[in-house]
Amino acid sequence: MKHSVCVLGGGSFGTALANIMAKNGHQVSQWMRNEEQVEEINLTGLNSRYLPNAPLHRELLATSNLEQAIRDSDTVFVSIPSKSFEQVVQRIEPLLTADKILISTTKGFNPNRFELMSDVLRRNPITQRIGVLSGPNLAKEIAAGQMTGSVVASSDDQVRQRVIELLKSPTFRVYESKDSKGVELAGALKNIYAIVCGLAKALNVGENTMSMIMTRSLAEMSRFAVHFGANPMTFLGLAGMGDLIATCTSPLSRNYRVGFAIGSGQDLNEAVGGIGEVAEGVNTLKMVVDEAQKHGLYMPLAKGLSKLLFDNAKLESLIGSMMTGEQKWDVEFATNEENSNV
Ligand SMILES: NC(=O)C1=CN([C@@H]2O[C@H](COP(=O)(O)OP(=O)(O)OC[C@H]3O[C@@H](n4cnc5c(N)ncnc54)[C@H](O)[C@@H]3O)[C@@H](O)[C@H]2O)C=CC1
Ligand SMILES: O=C(CO)COP(=O)(O)O
Repeated sequence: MKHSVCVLGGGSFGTALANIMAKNGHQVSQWMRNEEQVEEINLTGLNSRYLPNAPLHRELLATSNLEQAIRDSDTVFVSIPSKSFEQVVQRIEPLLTADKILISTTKGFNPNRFELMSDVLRRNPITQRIGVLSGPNLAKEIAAGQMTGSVVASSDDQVRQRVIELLKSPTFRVYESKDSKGVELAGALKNIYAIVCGLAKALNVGENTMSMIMTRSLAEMSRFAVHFGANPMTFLGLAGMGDLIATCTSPLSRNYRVGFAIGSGQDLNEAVGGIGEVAEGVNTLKMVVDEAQKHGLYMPLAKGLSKLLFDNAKLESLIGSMMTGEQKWDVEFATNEENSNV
């Protein structure tokens, strides 16, 4: 069945997803603020600022008419950075109907209060057909046709099936999860550790250290997420380990590049300014460290990075806090019996 879809956001990920769905034969409107960008995409089939090397499907329609894009769609993907997510969702609320499906692809927290993007979506009184999409999904690689796996999480089977129907292609495979909390938290939290890994890479640490940092990152992520209701097993999947590997090892990751720039001597403003795209990990770091403090959650890597970025602490404090913090179980979600034997 062919669907009418709206993608909110003219950035790299929104464009990559819109292009897959247009290639799959669905009617796709990609809404963006910038009129010149709309004109460029419709006239040239290119989004030169975000995906300059990805010719877009000729049926992909860019538009700045939000009302029309939402009204004509049965499915809405929100690919707006977390800092603006709430304000955009408030604009579309009067345009929603009970049958519409809403999918967040945004990996971050609402900067206005500690909540995830799906929480923002759930506040609308019209439709609760809501899902989240996450996983190792570097937009430029998707646009280049690299084989990619993603995970759609929703308690609603029809929502999961709709996303699979829209996005499944020879190079884009969509897996399912019912653990929305875990999938969404994994996607947001991994950006913190992408900054840590970019920073470590700039310091030429070896593969042993990188592997230790990534493994302990997964431990911190899942410790935080389980406290807020996630299934720890989710972190063994695409949204957890998968996205952590992709984002912590690739210069295509904006968060990794922020970390690398800082490790190369730039301050935070220079590093973020030099990227020219969103780096969700900076806001996520602030909010997660605050919440971890409130709830007594042990997150030495996140705390050390926060001191480095926001309190001018020395780099050694970050590596040091990981190496000298209180010794923790290697895997802490085994049963007590298994732990006692480890
Ligand atoms: N780029 C990637 O590889 C992936 C990104 N994501 C997530 O997708 C979300 C969107 O990221 P990208 O598309 O990569 O960001 P981007 O930085 O490439 O583009 C952001 C887009 O949002 C638009 N925007 C910002 N504020 C707006 C507002 N108030 N109203 C309307 N439009 C606004 C910008 O104009 C821009 O077109 C982020 O949360 C990111 O973590 C998820 C998976 C992969
Ligand atoms: O989430 C992403 C890949 O899965 C993109 O990561 P960055 O936002 O760090 O570029």
